[in-house]
Amino acid sequence: MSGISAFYGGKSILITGATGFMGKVLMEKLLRTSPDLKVIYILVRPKAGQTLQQRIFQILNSKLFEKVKEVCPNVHEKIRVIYADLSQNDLSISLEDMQELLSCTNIVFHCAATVRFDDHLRHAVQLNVIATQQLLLMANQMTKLEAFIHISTAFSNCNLNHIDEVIYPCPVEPKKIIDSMEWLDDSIIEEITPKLIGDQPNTYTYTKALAEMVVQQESGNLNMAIIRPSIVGPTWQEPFPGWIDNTNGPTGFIIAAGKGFLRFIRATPMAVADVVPVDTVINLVLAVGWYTAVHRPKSTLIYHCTSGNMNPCNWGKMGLQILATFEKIPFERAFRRPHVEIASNRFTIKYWNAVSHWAPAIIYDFYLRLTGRKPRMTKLMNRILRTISMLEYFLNRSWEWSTYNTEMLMFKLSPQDQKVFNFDMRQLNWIEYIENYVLGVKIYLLKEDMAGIPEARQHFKRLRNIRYLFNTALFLIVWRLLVARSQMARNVWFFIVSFCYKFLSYFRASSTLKA
Ligand SMILES: CCCCCCCCCCCCCCCCCCCCCCCC(=O)SCCNC(=O)CCNC(=O)[C@H](O)C(C)(C)COP(=O)(O)OP(=O)(O)OC[C@H]1O[C@@H](n2cnc3c(N)ncnc32)[C@H](O)[C@@H]1OP(=O)(O)O
Ligand SMILES: NC(=O)C1=CN([C@@H]2O[C@H](COP(=O)(O)OP(=O)(O)OC[C@H]3O[C@@H](n4cnc5c(N)ncnc54)[C@H](OP(=O)(O)O)[C@@H]3O)[C@@H](O)[C@H]2O)C=CC1
Repeated sequence: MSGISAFYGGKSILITGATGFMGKVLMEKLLRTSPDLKVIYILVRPKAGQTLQQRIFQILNSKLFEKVKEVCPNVHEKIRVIYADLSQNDLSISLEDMQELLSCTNIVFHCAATVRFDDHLRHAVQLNVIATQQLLLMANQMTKLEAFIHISTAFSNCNLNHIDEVIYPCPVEPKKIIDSMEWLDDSIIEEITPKLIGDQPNTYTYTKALAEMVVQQESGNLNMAIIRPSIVGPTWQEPFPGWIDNTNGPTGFIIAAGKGFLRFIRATPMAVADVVPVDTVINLVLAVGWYTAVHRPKSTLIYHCTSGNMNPCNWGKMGLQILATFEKIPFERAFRRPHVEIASNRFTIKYWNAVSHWAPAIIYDFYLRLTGRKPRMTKLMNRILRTISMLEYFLNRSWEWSTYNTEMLMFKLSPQDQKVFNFDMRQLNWIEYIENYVLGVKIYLLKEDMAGIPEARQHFKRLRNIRYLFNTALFLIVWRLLVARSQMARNVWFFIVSFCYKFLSYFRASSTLKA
């Protein structure tokens, strides 16, 4: 058995954010590789009209957990769901549950966060900073705690170009920010947010940076580690390739491009696309949990989980590979045939926005209205363009993350652990990964069946014919208008017509002679 798997055996593990993208993969891998662990406590809130139990039942019965059930049939008994709302100051954990957590927990993995870029600063501070502070307070009272692993982001210092595995101080102390949130009202917070976040692009990266400072200041004697993944993509290998469950990062773009809504983006083709598969991140998380608990480093170590320095891919290459994959694996009921250009010039961007994004959306909505249906395309286009504007910052810059600690840890693992908990990004084949990414988006997010691919191809052909027809009609209309208004256009038109006539007459004459 692998050393890391054995380490988690018999342990009581607390996970926050277990219902999220990374949390699910973390639970799955833990249960599959250490089925003899004692219990996983998960802090969950009710959501979308579902009780806590219903939410967890749905997760454990999903395809992601199919393999787990083969090695751990009693998976439901291993999970202890605890009601908690991390947006409340006391986390809303009952006294009884709190007692159990404080006396039993061995390892904490803190994944919960708001990852929205446009969140109100108050909410982002509450969830990403204050909840982290509260959990640290709890952790300091946990009698059996061996390690506390905090999940941050590689972009918490994205105002810098080169980022080391250290905590960088924030201009304003987290305590001051937390205090000010108590007495400032929402509108004032909104007004001062740009000043507070300074050269950070959004409230998400800003509050994740504040949370790291909180970890540094309030970790006391805890065995702590921070993991900073870059852009987390679908699974590479485990439990199966291509699994994904949200539209964050590049995923929303892939949907919008594959369905033909997105026609161009403002991006730097050579900028590094620092994507890391979620299973790789989780392997590192579990290896760090083991290392922190067993080797007890003297200080809080930070681990970068990135791909750029070891096995770089750039947005240009990634974009082309995504487009090539759409030919093999088309999405169903596309609005237009997928085709995306990269633009950088301001004028070109304005022109393409009008011609390729807004015009088709307006025309289509007009058609929907004419046929008595509710228009929806301009609304969708608005949302897509808003999302693009929020994410463009990351498409036009490159960062360098040093990975000394991550590489050091790789060497500390036994050969077996290196296989079971592989986080070596050098082994990733980008072409294969991107193909599985698109396939995963189609199957797990869009819920499209592979059997529908021939029909999707037919639909692409129809779209191509519609485009030819539309372009020809447009050309003829413009030309007709020109001929009506300009002598020069008329001359050119007569020249072309007489040329064609002579050409045809010549062929008719020569074929009559031959006969
Ligand atoms: C020659 C070259 C050719 C080029 C070809 C190009 C091919 C195209 C692919 C190119 C890929 C390039 C993509 C690059 C993207 C770079 C991203 C970098 C991100 C770095 C992040 C740092 C990593 C982290 O630390 S944290 C995790 C990241 N967090 C996020 O990504 C969150 C970002 N999102 C948000 O903050 C919000 O979603 C926001 C503000 C952008 C939009 O909010 P809004 O309120 O408008 O929508 P939502 O409430 O979020 O969603 C409502 C609803 O719509 C669905 N949806 C959202 N976006 C899309 C979409 N683009 N397409 C389809 N559907 C979308 C969403 O799922 C919701 O659906 P529900 O059913 O209601 O749940
Ligand atoms: N995805 C990415 O690209 C990256 C993510 N990260 C970091 O990884 C971590 C996990 O991210 P990811 O899994 O993608 O994010 P998700 O948005 O998928 O998951 C967030 C989790 O936090 C929970 N949560 C949010 N608010 C509350 C609340 N008030 N009370 C209790 N739980 C709450 C969510 O619960 P619920 O299901 O109830 O909403 C969910 O389980 C985060 O810390 C993020 O910053 C870092 C780099 C990149």
